[in-house]
Amino acid sequence: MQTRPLRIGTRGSALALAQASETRARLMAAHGLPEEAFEIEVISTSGDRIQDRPLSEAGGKGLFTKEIEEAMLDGRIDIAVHSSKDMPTILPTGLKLAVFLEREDVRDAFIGRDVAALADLPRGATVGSSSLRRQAQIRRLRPDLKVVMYRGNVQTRLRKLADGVVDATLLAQAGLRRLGLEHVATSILPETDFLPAPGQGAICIECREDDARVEAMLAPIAHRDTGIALACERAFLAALDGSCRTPIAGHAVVDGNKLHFRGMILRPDGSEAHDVAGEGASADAEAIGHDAGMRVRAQAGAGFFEDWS
Ligand SMILES: NCc1[nH]cc(CCC(=O)O)c1CC(=O)O
Repeated sequence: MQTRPLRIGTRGSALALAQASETRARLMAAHGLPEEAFEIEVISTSGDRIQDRPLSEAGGKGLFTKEIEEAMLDGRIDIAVHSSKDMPTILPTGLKLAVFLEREDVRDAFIGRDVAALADLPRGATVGSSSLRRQAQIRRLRPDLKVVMYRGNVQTRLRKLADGVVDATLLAQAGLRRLGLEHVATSILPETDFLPAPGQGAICIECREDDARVEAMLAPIAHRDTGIALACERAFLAALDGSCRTPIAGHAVVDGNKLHFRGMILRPDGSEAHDVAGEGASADAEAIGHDAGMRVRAQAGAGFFEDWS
């Protein structure tokens, strides 16, 4: 049935390549196809080239997807594999998120050099993170710590930690697992105390809106509950405008036909946080997320978004 290889676009980081390989393996298994039926195409993005400033200042999430999406619109690749967490809520015209793969661990991992857990860090210890959400959550829980910017790929961050540049860092346990590095976590932050980013741990696949052949190929590897949870979490983000300067956390859990959602927005300095919960039928996932976003927005008040952006 297949005439030419399906071209899979991805960034070149170790994590991105692991996710592209996992997608290929799932497609091979679902369709009984050999590896030659797929081509993994590595595409460098603007986000990969910015190392000197916070991404939220350089233009945010779209930086990691622009060149890959252009390749898809030009027909140079057929699908793109992404971390859902890094995807903007609005996609370029002509593209869509077709499927979400079964979610990995949604939680954040704590990696301490001398201590195992966040609570054990001595006063004034330094924690490195480049995520606005994690920075704000750490400051909220431990206002005494020093939180510093921390960029680079996972290997670079682990080396800087070993070298004493920071005393601890936080990374998604899902990413560590996909890299075979889950053992580096010295503890795991329960998602109830340390709410993850919307989309964390879930791989998504983007394709052209009018590409029925590709969509039919992707359908068997879609994970229903992950797709439902992500519809809710992404609607929450969208209701908050997806401003990449607002620390936003959110997590939906699907339990059969029911869905439970929790969300939170914080001030970057951790001095203020607003949380929200929602539940209802899985079929209403998007409305539950949107409604939670509108409620937490109202709760925080307009000043919350204007004071520091
Ligand atoms: N922003 C980078 C990014 N995008 C996705 C992951 C991890 C994997 C995932 O959440 O699916 C990471 C690294 C991290 O947060 O530690």
